[in-house]
Amino acid sequence: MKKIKVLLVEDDASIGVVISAGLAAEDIDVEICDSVAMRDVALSDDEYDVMITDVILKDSDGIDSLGSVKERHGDMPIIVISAQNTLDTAVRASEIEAFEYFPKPFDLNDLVIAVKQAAERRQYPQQPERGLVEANMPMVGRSAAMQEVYRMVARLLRNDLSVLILGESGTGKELVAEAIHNLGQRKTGPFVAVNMAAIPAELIEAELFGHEKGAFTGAVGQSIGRFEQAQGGTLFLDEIGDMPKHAQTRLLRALQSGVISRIGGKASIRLDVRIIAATHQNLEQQIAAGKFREDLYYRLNVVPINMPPLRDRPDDIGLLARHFLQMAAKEGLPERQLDDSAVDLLTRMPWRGNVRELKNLMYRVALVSREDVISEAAILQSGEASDDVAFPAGGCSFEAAVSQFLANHKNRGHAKEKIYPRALAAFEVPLLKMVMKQARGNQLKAAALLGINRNTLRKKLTEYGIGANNTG
Ligand SMILES: Nc1ncnc2c1ncn2[C@@H]1O[C@H](COP(=O)(O)OP(=O)(O)OP(=O)(O)O)[C@@H](O)[C@H]1O
Repeated sequence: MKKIKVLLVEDDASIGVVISAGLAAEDIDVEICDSVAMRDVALSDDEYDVMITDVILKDSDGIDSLGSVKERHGDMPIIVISAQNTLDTAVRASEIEAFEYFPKPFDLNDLVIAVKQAAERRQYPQQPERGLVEANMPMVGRSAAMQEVYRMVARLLRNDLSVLILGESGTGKELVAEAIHNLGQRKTGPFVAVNMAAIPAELIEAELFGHEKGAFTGAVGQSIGRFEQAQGGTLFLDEIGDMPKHAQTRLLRALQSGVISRIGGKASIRLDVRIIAATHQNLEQQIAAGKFREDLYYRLNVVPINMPPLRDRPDDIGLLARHFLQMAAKEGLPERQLDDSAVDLLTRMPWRGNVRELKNLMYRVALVSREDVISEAAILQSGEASDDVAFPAGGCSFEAAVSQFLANHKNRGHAKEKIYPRALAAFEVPLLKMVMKQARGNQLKAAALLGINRNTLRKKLTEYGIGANNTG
């Protein structure tokens, strides 16, 4: 078989060396260029099976400058690698129909696999679909976990696959659904969101599928359901885990057949709707408990996206906090800055309500702060810093945690006699979580590690709402 030939456009010499060594080890030929100008010379001299390109190059932008390359070498697969790890870069990569997009740092093995697949695709090309998207990026965050989310979003823009977005409340599930719609090929159609938890069980079917006049008591006129409203666009089924079983059956039938009829109606209505569902619940547990249909789960879960909790991506917290202060200022609240002590405190908080909680806090602080530059003290005074002591993934000393706890309480003016029991509880929670994690969720082992009996441990876990899944 002919050797694969790769053109690598990368101006960071050390990365260039690592990638070419990795490819050479797989018997792949690599030519390295460190600028757009050199790339164009190489392409006019020779043919390549695959091109790997960085985005920010010393003379130009590796994506913006691709116009003539696409014209002349339209069938050469392009793999984009970038340290600009935003949704914007992922989407730009998708706009030029990049074969793959890898935010740095990435796993070299993944790149090698992608190069081989890309070379194969070149041999057996498929018709590419065109779909220009506007760069209008609503999502903030550069953590590795969010980059994975952006990559998934970018992959979903030129198809209509069903998506299931999983994650705790307030992690941005709806925002991701909107991004998939607004940046994707259905963006000129409607985006219709329905929250299953907000509609009484007996009304859900009528809400989704509509009804004819007189279909049931109270159906005084005809009503167009959400499915029909979403024709040509996207239907976002939020809190799908709360959908009652009877409605699940009807939903499954609709998804399987691609047609619906209004309640009490005879006509079949063909659907042209992309389905995105979301839930904070563990659907596998719901299935085991007989509350969720397994066949519906598989129908919805074609592509899962896992939204990381905010506490697992502390590096995003400062970025998001500043983003929300800017948003608040645009909406007429006073302009505020954050100092380092504030970012430090925010990074240590547990964020059970995730990004939504952070957003609310920043709006409130922007409103009530007496200073333009918000410090740790201003946040504590806003009364929102949690009782909990957070030991973030990066670690924080016991002393720092104790002073954070005491500072919280001083500023909140709690009666002195209440502080000690609160402190015990506040430190017991991270202790229990840590030990449970060490014991890999095994209560017997955790109890043995702590030298208490299992019932005592179990009582405490229940009291603090600590389960197998939130020991992080
Ligand atoms: N990465 C992000 N960048 C900017 N804003 C964000 C981000 N993630 C979430 N938000 C904002 O946080 C709030 C909560 O997000 P969203 O409603 O999408 O969460 P959710 O996971 O759907 O919550 P729920 O499960 O409670 O419905 C929204 O105002 C959203 O705009």
